[in-house]
Amino acid sequence: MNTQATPTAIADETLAQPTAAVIDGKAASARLLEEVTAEVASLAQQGVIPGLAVVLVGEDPASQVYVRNKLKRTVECGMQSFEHILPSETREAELLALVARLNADADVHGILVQLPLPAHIQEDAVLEAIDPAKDVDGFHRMNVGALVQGADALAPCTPTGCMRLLRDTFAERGGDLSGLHAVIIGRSNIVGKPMASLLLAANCSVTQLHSRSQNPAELCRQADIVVAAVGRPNMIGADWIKPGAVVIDVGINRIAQSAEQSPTGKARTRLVGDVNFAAVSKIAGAITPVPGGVGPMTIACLLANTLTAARRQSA
Ligand SMILES: Nc1nc(=O)c2c([nH]1)NC[C@@H]1CN(c3ccc(C(=O)N[C@@H](CCC(=O)O)C(=O)O)cc3)C=[N+]21
Repeated sequence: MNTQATPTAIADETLAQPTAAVIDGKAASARLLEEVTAEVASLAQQGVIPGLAVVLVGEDPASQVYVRNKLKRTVECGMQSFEHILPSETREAELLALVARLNADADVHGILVQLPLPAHIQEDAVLEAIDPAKDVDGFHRMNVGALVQGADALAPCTPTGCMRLLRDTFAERGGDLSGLHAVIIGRSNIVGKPMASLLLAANCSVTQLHSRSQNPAELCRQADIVVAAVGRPNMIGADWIKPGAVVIDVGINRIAQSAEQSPTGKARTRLVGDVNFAAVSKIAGAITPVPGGVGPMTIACLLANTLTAARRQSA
């Protein structure tokens, strides 16, 4: 902002504008996918085509959209994709039998079972049945333990994507994450907890906030880095953010959109994050948008994990 030549002349205008840099997750994911594509091509010359199996149980429309996007990107990268869409009444035993077949299939290097599963299926039984070497989600206990210990493991895709965005953002400013205070809002197994392990490995001081935390906004205001992963639309307001902090918004919330707001003029839904973007972008140093932030990075990291798994299995 101090690069502005005539600050006095534009003061009123800049007050109304977002001051934060908007972190472009689409561009970052395109760069990562380009790297993955090149490496898939070189692995293919050795006769190995990385294969990703995606298993979806039930007909949840949002899940179907993610699965379709994953398949599209998988093929674009030159990988093989194996799609298994099972009815919502599928028995746990049938799903476990499918996982066992995928574990034994040498053409399948990565297995993703889309969560959440229907209530009658025990999620951990399924996750623990996946061969840890093929667990590209990083949800198996073996990989969770390795991550906590700082060992080389397949790490969950969304937190890995957040780390890439953070590293790029600080690298652009000529720095790194070491010694910075990171506040994570949320303690889920798929985002909050692995995020803490990754930030710690990057030498951050890590604070984890959750639904029982006292004075969360006050604690969050001490953060250089904020990672919001709660699943509550627009929960994080400007009063949670220290000026200049880097804000990563993991939330993907579908909320009703009135007909007037909709580009098509029809009442529909729109995606918003856990962070109130309009308010926070006036105070943060950098912020990810929703959509176009963390989401695309998740898919790119899934394919990067699949490449890693394929390399290890064919070494
Ligand atoms: N075993 C498992 N692993 C997962 O990684 C997993 C899962 N289950 N269950 C569901 C969630 C959700 N998820 C998303 C990935 C990409 C976008 C994404 O690319 N979103 C786009 C927009 C998509 C849209 O417009 O709907 C964006 O944020 O720009 C979103 C959501 C992975 N998940």
